[in-house]
Amino acid sequence: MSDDEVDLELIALLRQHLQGKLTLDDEPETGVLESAEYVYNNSIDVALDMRSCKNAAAVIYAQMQQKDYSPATWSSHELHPKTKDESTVAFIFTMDLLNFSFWSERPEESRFAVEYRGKRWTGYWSLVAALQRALDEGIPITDSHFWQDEEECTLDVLKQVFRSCTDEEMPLLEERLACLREAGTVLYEKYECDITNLIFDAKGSAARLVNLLAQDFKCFRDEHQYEGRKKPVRILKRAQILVADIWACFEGKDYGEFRDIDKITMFADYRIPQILNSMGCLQYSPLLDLAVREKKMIASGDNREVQLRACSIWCVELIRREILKNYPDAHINAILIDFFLYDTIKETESEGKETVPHHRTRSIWY
Ligand SMILES: Nc1nc2c(c(CN[C@H]3C=C[C@H](O)[C@@H]3O)cn2[C@@H]2O[C@H](COP(=O)(O)O)[C@@H](O)[C@H]2O)c(=O)[nH]1
Repeated sequence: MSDDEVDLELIALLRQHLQGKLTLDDEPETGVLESAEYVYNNSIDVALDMRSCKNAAAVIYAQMQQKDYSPATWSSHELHPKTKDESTVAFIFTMDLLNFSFWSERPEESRFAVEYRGKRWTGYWSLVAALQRALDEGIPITDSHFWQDEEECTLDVLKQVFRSCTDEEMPLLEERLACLREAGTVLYEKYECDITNLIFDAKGSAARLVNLLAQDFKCFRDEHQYEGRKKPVRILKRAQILVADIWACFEGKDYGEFRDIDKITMFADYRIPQILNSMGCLQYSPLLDLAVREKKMIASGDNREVQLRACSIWCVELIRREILKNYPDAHINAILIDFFLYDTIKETESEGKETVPHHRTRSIWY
């Protein structure tokens, strides 16, 4: 090809790329949004109410503006690490490796709780408090070498790390130990025991980092069969929230710099569906509504649970699009909407004002 022909070829490729028609190999997709839309279009137990979604978008945007929600909000939380260095990357990785299933059927005063810095922490915050407390006590809980050492990192040590100030133990402790062991082995075999090598391999792509986590770590591979669909439905909640926490903590710089961070979706846990349901955005069939209100267990991977999680992701995507349609310059993405919704439902819970329960699924995925 002549030089002119090469130039024309490059211009054509660049035009395709700018029009979004060309996904260069360094523009990977996670497949989560595609999965969410597929399940939404093939759901009978969960639906979205468009009027409520539009109203929610207006309310959420106004309150996020009022509270000045930004990535910096992440570090403002008392228990989140403040230093912007490798030790914080290791802390966030450990945290999101274990960031699942804290809910309890016990009343507030006797549910699993961690005492730290003179306060009693429950739910997600009990995890963060326990990790901080372990480090204060000289337990190297964020060190992947420790996770692999079967003499040092035993179930009893983990029980000590996550000891409760009530007689209820943290749920799924054996599963949490298995996650640490697996992650320690994978980091040793593929990333020289250094999580920053994993981030380096993502080459500045949030989607690639999510895909690497799902590919290399079984305990991050949050994907499920849905009816007759050949490809599994990808939810990848903890892989995505890990990338989001790093992005937010480092405020989009250094280890948190990702050119495609807006590809990260809402994190399908048990709290966001709850608040979306309470706002009327997420509607359940009468049978599912009854099961949730009666706090019946719904098995992980159950068709209704997959609908509930996937439709929540699609719901937040529609809310995100509605906000950006009305406020094109808003610095908003699904991560910040999600963080805002989580913090809001936690405020509602602490005020004793929850109107609907969250659904009950016990799993390592969320
Ligand atoms: N979708 C979504 N799920 C989130 C979080 C967080 C905490 N993120 C912090 C970082 C920035 C934000 O501003 C938050 O301060 C925890 N979880 C999930 O919820 C469940 C715990 O619930 P409960 O037992 O009630 O604490 C469990 O599955 C946990 O993985 C979030 O942000 N989004």
